[in-house]
Amino acid sequence: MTNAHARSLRDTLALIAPGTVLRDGLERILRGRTGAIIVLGFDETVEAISSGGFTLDVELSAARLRELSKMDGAVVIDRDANRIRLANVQLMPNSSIETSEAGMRHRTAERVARQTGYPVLSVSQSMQIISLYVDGIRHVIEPSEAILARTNQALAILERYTTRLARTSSGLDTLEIEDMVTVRDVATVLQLLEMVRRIASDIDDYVIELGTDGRLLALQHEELTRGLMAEREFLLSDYLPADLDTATVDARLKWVGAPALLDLAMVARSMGLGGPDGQDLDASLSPRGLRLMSKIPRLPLVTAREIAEHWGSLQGILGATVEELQAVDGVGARRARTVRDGLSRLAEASLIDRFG
Ligand SMILES: Nc1ncnc2c1ncn2[C@@H]1O[C@H](COP(=O)(O)OP(=O)(O)OP(=O)(O)O)[C@@H](O)[C@H]1O
Repeated sequence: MTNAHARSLRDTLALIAPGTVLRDGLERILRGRTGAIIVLGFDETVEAISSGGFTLDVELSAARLRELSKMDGAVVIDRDANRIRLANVQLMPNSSIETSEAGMRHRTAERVARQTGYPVLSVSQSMQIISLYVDGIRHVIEPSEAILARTNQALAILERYTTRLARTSSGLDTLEIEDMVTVRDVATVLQLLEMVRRIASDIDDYVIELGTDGRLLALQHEELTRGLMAEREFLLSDYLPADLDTATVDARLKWVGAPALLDLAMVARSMGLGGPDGQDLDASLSPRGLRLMSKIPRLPLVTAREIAEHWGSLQGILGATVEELQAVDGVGARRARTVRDGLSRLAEASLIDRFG
């Protein structure tokens, strides 16, 4: 059963992440070697399945949560985790609701979560484990050290991929300038961008779960992935066939599993390149020019877009004079020079890269 006020797993993890009052309370319960069952939401449904205990309306604090959990039964707090509403209550959820758990505490927690739609936490006294029941699943709240280790591992992989991506992307710059791009080159960059996006999304989840314990990792993560979404947008804007938009490519890639993502033809096909099955990886392509112009310092994106749209091909832009560039709406003498010099510098840099 769902409830309009229910929270997603992600939101709930943020609510109980290290650094929050609720997490502090849970840690105290664990340290005190008692158990607990805590409902994160209070409404008529919760009231109707609660029996005994007492009604409260006090601010949530870690110490209070710990004290109230010493008593038998469950504690109910409001959905924003600000106030404690019931304590010492026996929960009587519908016993026909399926539960895969053993032990009354966990069976009850799972059923209450399903029946009310609110997340329910249980702290097992015998196993010293915090479980969260939300969205129809059980999520074990791990100690920060375990999540930190996993995040560090993921960051190391992310770093390897971003380094490879930077190399491959600058290789594509050279090929673009020399007009030698093939489907394979473009698909390789998109493949790496997609891998990076997936690892980054895992790390996002870990960072939420880590709360204040993950601050430094969040900064490192931000630094590694900065600008990558823009890079992806420019790549797609340069190479997608006219009848395909970015959202369609995103939706297609979402369904590509990790092993299939290693297949370049699959990536090419998602972009509508390389023929109907994406197999023609050696077919030539010509970029529209936005991707390369986005690497010119101090060139506003709107101007780069105007120019790319006007010429429709990077080769056309590379061959344009300052005067011709000025003919584009919104491009004055200064901007035209910026583009000209910027492109010359990029061309020079890629030649040095190749022959220097
Ligand atoms: N329906 C319920 N409503 C509120 N609290 C409950 C309910 N069922 C169990 N509990 C709480 O859980 C405590 C432990 O119950 P029980 O030993 O049956 O569960 P358990 O799942 O084996 O627990 P644990 O894993 O903590 O050892 C009870 O003393 C009570 O405080």
